[in-house]
Parts: sequence; C-alpha cells; structure tokens
Amino acid sequence: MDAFLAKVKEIHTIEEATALLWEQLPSPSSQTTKALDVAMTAHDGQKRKSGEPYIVHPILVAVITASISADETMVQAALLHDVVEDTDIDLEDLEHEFGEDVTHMVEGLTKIVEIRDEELAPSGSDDRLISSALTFRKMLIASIKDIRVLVIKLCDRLHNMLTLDALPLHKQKRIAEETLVVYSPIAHRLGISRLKNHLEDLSFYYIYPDDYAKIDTYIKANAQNLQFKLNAFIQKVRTLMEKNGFEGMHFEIIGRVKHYYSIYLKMHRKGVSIEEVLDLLAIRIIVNEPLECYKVLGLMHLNFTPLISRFKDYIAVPKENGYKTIHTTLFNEEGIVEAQIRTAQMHRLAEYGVAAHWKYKEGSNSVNLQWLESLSYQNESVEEFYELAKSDLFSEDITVFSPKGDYYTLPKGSVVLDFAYAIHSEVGANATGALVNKQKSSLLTVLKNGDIVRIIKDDMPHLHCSWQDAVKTSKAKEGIRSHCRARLKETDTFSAYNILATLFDQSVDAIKRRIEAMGLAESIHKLPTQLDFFKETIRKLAVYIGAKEVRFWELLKKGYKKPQPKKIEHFKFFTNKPLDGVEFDYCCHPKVGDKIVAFYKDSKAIIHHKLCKKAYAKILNAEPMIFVSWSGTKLSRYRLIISLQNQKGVLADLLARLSSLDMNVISIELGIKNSESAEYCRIEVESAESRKSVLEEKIAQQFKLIEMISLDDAYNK
Ligand SMILES: Nc1nc2c(ncn2[C@@H]2O[C@H](COP(=O)(O)OP(=O)(O)O)[C@@H](OP(=O)(O)OP(=O)(O)O)[C@H]2O)c(=O)[nH]1
Repeated sequence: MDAFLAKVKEIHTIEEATALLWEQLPSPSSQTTKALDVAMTAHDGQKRKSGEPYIVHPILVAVITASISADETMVQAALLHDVVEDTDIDLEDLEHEFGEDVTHMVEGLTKIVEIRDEELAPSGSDDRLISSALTFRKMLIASIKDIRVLVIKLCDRLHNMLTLDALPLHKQKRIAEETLVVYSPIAHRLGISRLKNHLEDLSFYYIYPDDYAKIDTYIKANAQNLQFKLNAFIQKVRTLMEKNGFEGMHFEIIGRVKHYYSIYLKMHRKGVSIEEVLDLLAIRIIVNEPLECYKVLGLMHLNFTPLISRFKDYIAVPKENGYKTIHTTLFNEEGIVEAQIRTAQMHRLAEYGVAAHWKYKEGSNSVNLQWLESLSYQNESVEEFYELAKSDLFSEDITVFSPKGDYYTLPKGSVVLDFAYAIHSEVGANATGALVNKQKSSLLTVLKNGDIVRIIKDDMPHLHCSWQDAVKTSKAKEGIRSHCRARLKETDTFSAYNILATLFDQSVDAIKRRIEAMGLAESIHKLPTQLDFFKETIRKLAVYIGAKEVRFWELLKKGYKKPQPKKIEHFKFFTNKPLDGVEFDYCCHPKVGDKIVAFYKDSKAIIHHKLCKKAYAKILNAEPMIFVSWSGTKLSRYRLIISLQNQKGVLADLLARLSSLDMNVISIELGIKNSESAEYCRIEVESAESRKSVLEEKIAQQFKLIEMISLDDAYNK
C-alpha cells in the first residue's frame, strides 16, 4: 500500500480527516466547505461499525477523490454521498444548495433500498441481493450521463476496503469478492490503475489470507536483495540511455516489485511458487516524446535479450481503456525484468485513466466507455443482470482486428459473433459467417488475440436463439435475446390467428379483423402459450354474435364444436378437429420442454420447434394450426452403458438414435477395452418417457445395451 493510503487507513477522527482533506485541497471553494458543513450536521451522532463518527468515512472518500481529481464538484459529491440515504436531507434540498451536477452524482450513488447493506440486511437475504443489483444498475445508468459517479464509487469502495476489519469475517469476504469481481475490473476499464491495484491487493488480503501472507513474507524477507537487483538494472539502463543520446534530456526510470495480486495470478496461472516467478521486478522508463519510446525500445532489445512472446506495443494499438505503453520483458544478469516504456503524458493516463481529464485536463476521449452502455441496458432480471455484469467485467481481454486495422477489445473466449456485435448491433444481427485470418469460419469460432476478422453479412438475419449461451459479451447476448424475443412474439401473433382460423373454419383475415375490432390485437401473442387466455379468447369470440365476419350461430349450424383437450404421446392439444396422431418433419425435432407449434394436416398434428425456419415459413403462409403444449415436462434420468464397435461414425449413429428417441444427452464418457476392440460408452440422458423398459427395447434394437439404470431417485434427492 502506498504511503498516502496507509495514512488514510490510520485516520479515525474528524479532526485528522478534515486536516487531510485540506492538505489535498489547500484552497477549497466555499461550496466545498459548505458541503463539509452540511455532511457534518447531517451525519451528526451517527457511528460506523468501528465506533468512529460516521462523517469520517465521507470525508476520507472525499480525500481519496481529491487525490485523483482536481474537480471540486466531485469532492462535494463525495462528502455528501451518503446524506440522502442516511439522513433527512433529500435530493431537492441538495439541488437547491449544490446544483444539478452534485445532486445527479449523489443520486447515482444512493442505494435503492434504504438499507446500508453491509451493516443491516441479513447476509445472503434475497432482498439485499436484489437491492444491491438494482442499485448497481442504477449507478451504471447514472454513470453513462456522468462517469464521475463511478469514479467516486470506486473511491468509496476503496475506503470501505481500507476499513473492512471492523466487519464480521463473512462480510469481509463477501465485500472483498465483490470488489475483486466488480469494482477493480471497473477501475481497470476506466484506466485508473492507482485504484485498481489497491482494490485488488486489499481484496486479495481478505479472500486468500494465506496466499497473501506467503507473498508478503517472501517479499519482505527478500526486500534488500530485490531492491539491489532493481537498482543494478536501473543503473545499467540509465547508463545505456545516457551513452546513446539521452544525456542531458529529461527522463525517469522507476523500479518496483509487482503488486501482490499480480504476483499471485502469475503463480496461480503457471502453477509455480513465488521463488519460481521469474518477473517479479519491473521498471518504467518515462520519456518526453512517443518517438523516444521506440528509441529506448531499440536500445533495450539491442542490449538485452527480449522474451519475444511478452512484447506488446500498446502505443501503436492502445487498450480500450486508453492505456498506451510499450511492454517488453528482458533477460539480464539480474534475472528477468519487465520494462514498460511510455511518455510522461501516457504515464499520467496509465495512473489516472478517465480521471486524468479532471486532474491534468487531458486524455478525456481516450477511454472507451461503450462497455458501460452495453452493460447497463441488458434487459435481464436484476439477478441475471448482476451475474452477467460480473462475468463481463471480470474477464481477461483479447484484441481483434478488422481488415482495415480497426481494433476491438473483447473478453477472452469471445466468438466471431461477439466481434460482429462489437462493431455494431446491425452487423451482429445480419452476420452470416466470417473470414478469420482469411479462412472461412463460422459465427461461433472462438477468436484469439491478434486475429483479423472480416464479417460476412446478409439482409436476412440468421441468428439462432441457442447462440446466446455461446457468445461471451453482454452486447451480443442482449442482441440475440432481443432478436429472439421479437421473433417469438411475431411467431406467436401469427400462430394465434392461424389457430383461431382453423378452430372456427374462417379465413385468417376475418379472424384478424374480428380480433382487432375486439381490441385484443395487442395481447393476442399470448394465445398459443397460455391455455386460459386461449379459452377466454374463444369464449369472447364465440359470444360476439351479430358481427359481420363470424356469426356464432352460423358456425354452430355448420357443425362448430367446442374444443376439447386431447393427449397424444407427450403432447396436450386443445382442438375441435379430429386428431389421430402426431408427426415430426425431421427438420428441427424439438426436445421435451422446447418451445413448439403444431400444424394440422389430414387429422394429424405436425410438431415443429417454434424457431424452426420451415415452421416460420408455414406460419407466415397461414397454414392451419392447433393449440399444443407439452403434456408434462418432468423428465426421467437414466444411465446407459453401451458397447460400441470400434468403427468410424458409430458414436454419431448412437447420438442420432438417442435424439430420435427424444433423449437429451447430459454427459458422455468413453472408455476403450482393447481385447474386444469395443468401445464402452457411458451416457447419462433425460427423457420424458418414464417407462424404462420402452426405451430399453428401442435402444437394444440397434445397439448392444449392457446396462440401463434409472437415476431418478438419486436425481430427485
Ligand atoms: N495502467 C495500466 N497498466 C497496465 C494496463 N495493462 C497492463 N498494464 C501494466 O502492464 C503490466 C503487465 O500487464 P499484463 O496484463 O501482463 O500485460 P501484457 O500481457 O499485455 O503485457 C501490468 O502489470 P501488473 O502486474 O498488472 O501491475 P503492476 O504491479 O506491475 O503495476 C501493469 O503494470 C492497463 O490497462 N493500465
């Protein structure tokens, strides 16, 4: 921890806190002193869990804020960030006294449910989770308008992390985990490495205390030796630079041991002990001009062997958070050292990110904040949103290029479709394939760092709803989801008219006019999925006697019958037509529980997946349809042991067979038994068929079934 934060951590009284604030802000504006007065009065008598006066916290949040930003309205908002939540002051009062800017920031930072979650709500309660997810989303939305909200939140979180000792152990861990997964990644995206590294190290201390202690002990025990190596290397580099054109020029070389969490990640990813981590040490060479960075790079590579796989030029290709620096890792007598080469301006941006704009009046546009918008506008339930946000934020990045050289930062594991959505939602929605490094590739091809991707588009969207699990970014997930929501609604609306037209033996147009006249058009999409709504609509249509297109008594005269439920195989129909069987078209073959539609032909129901292309064409073509649902979606689970001849394609045949028997494969394990040249295959499946003997017989017709066990008892426990 740096000296400044160590000092903040040790402050427990109002006097000390105020003195430190004025140290940061030697000549505060009258509005700032007023904000302090208002906050002091408002929080008077309140205490933190630690027992110290509550106001110490907002003052120290203001101190941290002032250390990264010269913008005093941010300092005022930091001082006032808890008053609306915890005191009688409301937003109107604030707006009157401090204006719109400060009020908007405070509003963005105010929790939705007026519970100080760390202290009052029972841990693990759903209310607390929902409240914090809602608050988080509200804060993100407020930050789109004004990113300062998020920066103050990070300062608030940093002070909470500095004072976490006052809370019980389980809360320390929960807050530390949230900090590591949500807030330090946000600090990274905003490019504020000063905040990010501290948030990481503090979280690390609470989440993995033993690992932290090991690293701490090693670094402290070896401090002298490490410092000696660093100094020796810095001296070598300095001499080299001075001998090669930098003499008399201003440049700086800073050495450091990497921060603890970064060391822990290196150990963890490589599975090595701290003694085996090669590049614990790092130097930064700070020069004046970008061109000088390349000159220094040349000197380094001519004099020390670089570890080429670690070389990165983020000046030519900056990170999404605006970060610019050349990274190279060098072998030398002192071991391996990571060198970062940057200009002074790049250095300020690397330390302060978006905040550099308020601190140094620079770099305002270099930080890309698109991630914030796409995170905030996910249409999920709050819990799902929070989970998605966490996985979006807490991911390693790769950089992928368009053929023109534009580049995009994506989370590791992203596929072509994520890239297409990153370019634009329209490109994502209309993508049909891609050329990855000039090779034809599918939309679900996983991308690697440095790939060059050309998206192939078409006017007709080709998205599959199941792809939402295959894409990584929330923008692509939301794009696919909203496409599928729209498509499902359209399918349901047209199906509803087809079902009614079939039921009443009317034309689709006649039904449509009637439904519109009855004011039911807006809700008609519910009809194919909600039996109550279906029955209610029929009743309403049927009693609507006297209207032009459908006269109910005429229908009765023509032999109209009331629809009745009818169960065939796994399906429940509701129809007035004779029905004596179910068929599949073998184009989509839906699994139990999938969304389905039923067409009606020659007294048969023909079942399709609701999102099947062929079904879509039939629906638009107004083909006769009937109401269908699954008769029950309780699935039985079985374990099968099957002996397969060791020959090409046999596994594919087995899977096709299981699929044709409507069995969902849950897991599959293969084991070879050489003596018989047979392959044993252990598969777990789910099926709507609860009669084991029926399935046994069907599988045994084609395959050597060694054993079939019902797992339902174990499964249902
Ligand atoms: N400010 C800032 N610095 C960045 C950013 N990305 C990387 N760095 C710096 O580069 C170091 C190497 O980061 P890596 O993520 O390994 O980068 P690389 O593989 O792209 O070379 C980081 O060390 P570290 O171990 O994570 O941190 P430290 O303890 O060296 O500071 C950090 O100092 C960024 O977006 N912003």
